[in-house]
This record gives sequence, C-alpha cells and structure tokens, in this order.
Amino acid sequence: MSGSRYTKMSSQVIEKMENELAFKGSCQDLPLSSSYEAAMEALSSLITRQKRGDRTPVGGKFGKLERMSIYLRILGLEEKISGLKVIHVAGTKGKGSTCAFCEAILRECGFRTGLFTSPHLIDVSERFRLDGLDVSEDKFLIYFWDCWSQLKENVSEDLPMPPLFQFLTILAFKIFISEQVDVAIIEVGLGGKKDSTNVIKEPVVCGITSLGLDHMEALGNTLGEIASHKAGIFKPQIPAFTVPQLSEAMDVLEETAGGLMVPLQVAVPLDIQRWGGDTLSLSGDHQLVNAGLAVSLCKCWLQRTGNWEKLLEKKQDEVAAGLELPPAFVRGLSTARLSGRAQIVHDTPLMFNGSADTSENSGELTFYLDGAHSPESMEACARWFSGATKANKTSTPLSSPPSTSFNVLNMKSFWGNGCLNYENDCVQSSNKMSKQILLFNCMDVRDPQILLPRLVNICGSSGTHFSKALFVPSVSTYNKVTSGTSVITSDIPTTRDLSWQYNLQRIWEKIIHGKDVSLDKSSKMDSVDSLPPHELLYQDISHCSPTDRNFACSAVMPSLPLTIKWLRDCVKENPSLRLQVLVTGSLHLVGDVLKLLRR
Ligand SMILES: Nc1ncnc2c1ncn2[C@@H]1O[C@H](COP(=O)(O)OP(=O)(O)OP(=O)(O)O)[C@@H](O)[C@H]1O
Ligand SMILES: [Mg+2]
Ligand SMILES: [Mg+2]
Repeated sequence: MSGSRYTKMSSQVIEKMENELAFKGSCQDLPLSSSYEAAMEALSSLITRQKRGDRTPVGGKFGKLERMSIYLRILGLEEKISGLKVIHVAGTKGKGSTCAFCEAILRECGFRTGLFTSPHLIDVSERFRLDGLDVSEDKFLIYFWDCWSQLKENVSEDLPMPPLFQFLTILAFKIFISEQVDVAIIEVGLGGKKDSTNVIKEPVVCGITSLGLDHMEALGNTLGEIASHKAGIFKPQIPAFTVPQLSEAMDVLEETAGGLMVPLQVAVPLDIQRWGGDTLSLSGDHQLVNAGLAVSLCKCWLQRTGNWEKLLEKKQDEVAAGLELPPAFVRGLSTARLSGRAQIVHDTPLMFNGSADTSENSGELTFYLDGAHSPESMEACARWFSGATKANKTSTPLSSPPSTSFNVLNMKSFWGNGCLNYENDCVQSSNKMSKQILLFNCMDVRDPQILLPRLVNICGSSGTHFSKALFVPSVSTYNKVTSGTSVITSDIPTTRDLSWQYNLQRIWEKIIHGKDVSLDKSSKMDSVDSLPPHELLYQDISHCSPTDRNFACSAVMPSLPLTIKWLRDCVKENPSLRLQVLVTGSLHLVGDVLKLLRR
C-alpha cells in the first residue's frame, strides 16, 4: 500500500515518467485502426437498440451478471477483483458526487485511487480516473484494445459482445487492477442488484445515496421497489451507510440489511458550520448530504483497511486542535470535482491572468450547468441556481477559483458556492442588468410536465424568474460514443425534427401564461433566419405575449452551436447586459455546452 505517497514523491515521479514512456512506446506499436476514434466507433457498436426497461435479454443464454463473470474470467480478472478494496455506491441521486468526494478524500489521505463514474459529459475517459485525473489516452487505448480483442476472440452466439455499460465496467476493473490502485470507488450504473458492477463480491463498504423515483421502467413504481434494487449491492456482513431517507425506502434498506447481517448506519449530513473547511467544492445544499455520506464511507474504509489509526497518529495535533475532520478529509471535500453538476462557467473574453480585459465593451455571459433530469434533482438544481445567482448579486466573498482542467482563453470555469467572480468583475457587474435565461432540453423518456413546473416554482419561491426560456436539441445522442475532440458543426441538419422542442415550449408557455396557447409552427427549421432577434432577450416579461409570433417568453432554437453564438453576440451587442444562463434537463445538453465553450 502506498500510504505515504508524499514522502516518496521524487522516486515516484521518476517511476511514473518511465511508465508513461513505456506506455507511449507500446502505443506506437498499435495499428492505426486502434486509434482513439476507432475505439469510439467500437464502443458505439456496443450500444444496444433496446429501449430502457425492456427486460428481454440482449444476447445469449446467460443472465447479465453470469455473463459479466464469464467476460471477467476470459480476461483473467475474476479472481483479481477480490483484491480490489472497493467502495460501492448505489442510489438515485448523488452517486457521482459522493464517489467524487470519496476519491478526493482518500487521495488526500495518500492513497492511489481509482474512480469509476457515469455517465460522461464530453469524453468517455472521464468515467475512469486514476489519482484524480481522467485516464490518459495512452493508457485508455492499451487497456481498451486489450479487453476488446480478447473478448472479440471469445464471442459466440451464446456469448455476444457485452453491451456498452457492461464493457465499460469491465474496462474499469481492468484499469484499476492493472494500475494497482489502493482503493476503487465504483458507482453503480442503474439500480444495484442486477447492475454490471454488482459482480463485486466483497467490497470494503457500501453506500446508498438519496433515493427517489427514477428509472421506474426498470426498477419498479414505488420507492420500496426501487430501494430493494439499490439494496441489492449489500453483501453479507459488509458495513453499509445511507443518508436520511423517506421511511418507505428506509424500511426496505433496513430489512435487506437485516437479512444479510449488514450493519447499516445513517450518515449525518455534513454540518457546514463545524466541518473545519471553507466551502465544499460541489455546491448546493444537497451536497452536504452527499459529503456526509462520503465522510462515513471513507472513515469506514480507512478503519477496515487498518489505516484510520495511522491517519490519526499522523495528524493528531490538528484533530486534537478541535477540527471535526482530519485535514485530509477537509482538503478532499474542498477540492473534489465533477463537471456538469452545479458548475459555473464564466464566458468572458478575459484571460485567467486578467491581462486581456475587454469586458467593458461587452456584456457578461455566465453559464450555470447542472445535468439534473429527474424531479428531485431538478428541485436541487433550482435551489442551487437561485442561491448562486443571488450570491452573485450581493457580491459575496471573493476568492480565487480552484484550478480546472479547462485551459481556454475565453472561459473561466470553476466549481464553487456561487462565488462567481474575481474582485474586478464584481465591481463591473454591479451596474449591469441581470437576466436569468433557461436553456433546456430533456430526453423524451422524461416528463417535462413535471420537470419544468418544479423548476419554475422552486426558483419563483426564492424570487428567481426566468426572463426567457430557450429550447434546443442536444447535439450528442445515445447512439454514438464521442470523444472530446470530435467536431460539433454549427450546421443545422435540414431534416432535424424540432417537434419535441416545440412541445417543451408549449408546456413552458402554459406555465407562464397559466393557459394553453396554440402554436402555429412547422416543426422543421432549416435556416439561420429561424433564430429569434436579439431583442428577444432584452424585452422583459411584461411584454411577453402568447400571440406574438416570436413568443417573447421563449424560443425554439434550431441548433446548440448557433444558440451559443447567438448568446455571445447578444452580450457583445449590449454591454450593460449580464446573462445568467441555466443549462439543465439533460446531461447530453450540458456536455455539449461544455464542449462548445471549450473551444
Ligand atoms: N443528494 C441529492 N439529492 C437530490 N439531488 C441531488 C443530490 N445529489 C445530487 N443531486 C442532483 O443530481 C444531479 C446529479 O448528481 P450526481 O451526478 O452526483 O448523481 P448521480 O446519482 O451520479 O446521477 P446520474 O443518475 O446522472 O448518474 C446533480 O446535478 C444534482 O442536481
Ligand atoms: Mg441516474
Ligand atoms: Mg452518475
């Protein structure tokens, strides 16, 4: 175990460089067809056309977990998985965040970490992190093609290639085992009992995050049924933690735990007054619940692997000085990151070092990105957005944003508690006219009749009102796995069907006007002329009229790249404007926006 990573830094750095070189060497031997794009093509071929909730087996005579075991055996991984010291996390909402907190905490404690989360936003490699960083392309390619070719050699009618998520799970195990991580933090894909990740037989500890109604087509219609799927990750006598739940869910968790002699405890949400840090790196009140769970999971993991006492020995002074948590925990909770969840991106022509300041000639454009797509998460998202835009109005604490993986000139991006700006920006901001804009899309399996009113009501109850809503199709789809370098064109496909977006708009207008409004629109758009005039954004809500052809409260936008350009042009044209754009409803949409802002 590399418990004292920091003291051995120099030799480890050398070793790492040697490894990377060795990797590069072996990559050069890969045939051209084994490039990253080819890997994406291969992955895309694993996407099953099966509708969610359709339970007919997608191939072969074996059950899903049975197949997982066979694949792992083919790859020689089955035995080795038991050597991984796993934290396994299921739940409806907060899995990724909880896992990200756990990863950062244990890395700060000095361990080599592996983190497997889903879904990804921009590039599939985001799903696999080693020591807090997305797996490098070189390593990804080696492990990917290794798994791919071995499985391809062994497929048969009874045992076809695994579907996408199963393959990605196998790949995660392959990477973490080969890279000899000290801890593997594994997020369940869907449910628990039947999830591909549930081949883990003896995790160190299990976590169940907030439970709610989602994926009912696969998991059942009641909270109890859903809880029963999630509790399917419990293993005999292995400790488990959850968060405060409704009794309908908690009863089922307790019952399942009882049957397996699982000691199940409820982790208390983090007390922000007493935790010893400044701000959590992931914002929103709901993150206190996730952080509390992560603290319990990590503490348990450290105890069960014999490292808790060691950690206390080293840091006893600080802990004795009255801090609630060991300093490594505080550092982890203050730095964990997960893109597209309550993420703020300041899209200005300013550079990070502030040297190219042209903002006086331009308005401000800030994106608030949150991939919420279920009713509960939409509420959490609404509360966060209201709070974050308010915090900005009163120009509260000014601190430097944490560093980010983005390194682009015209974008500042960070994860924070609504503390948006550097000092200079706040002064400039004070005389700008703020407008809150919604940029929304959701998949047609979601119910916008629930999502949109929730968003409007929660925001409204804290005084946040959207002056406009823009409905736009996402660029990426479920049919293709793309890489971060894949091109997003601004062309509008002539055949694009926007009827779903018009449907969203109709629901929106009904919420705003309190009655049905008839829309006389063709559901196809094929020209840039279809973009609304910039004035749409300047008018205030009192000018909105359901009879106005341009629907002043909302607009359907023909393409996302054009929408971003349109927003940028709007603020360029109007220096006194400050647009705060909430992007939500779909992780695809959020990922696409992030991708477009990066360049
Ligand atoms: N504890 C929570 N309670 C309610 N909503 C939450 C909670 N944690 C996160 N969310 C909301 O859910 C969204 C997704 O968060 P996160 O990625 O942590 O969850 P997840 O369980 O991994 O979700 P997914 O189903 O997308 O994999 C966040 O953007 C936020 O809006
Ligand atoms: Mg989910
Ligand atoms: Mg997730």
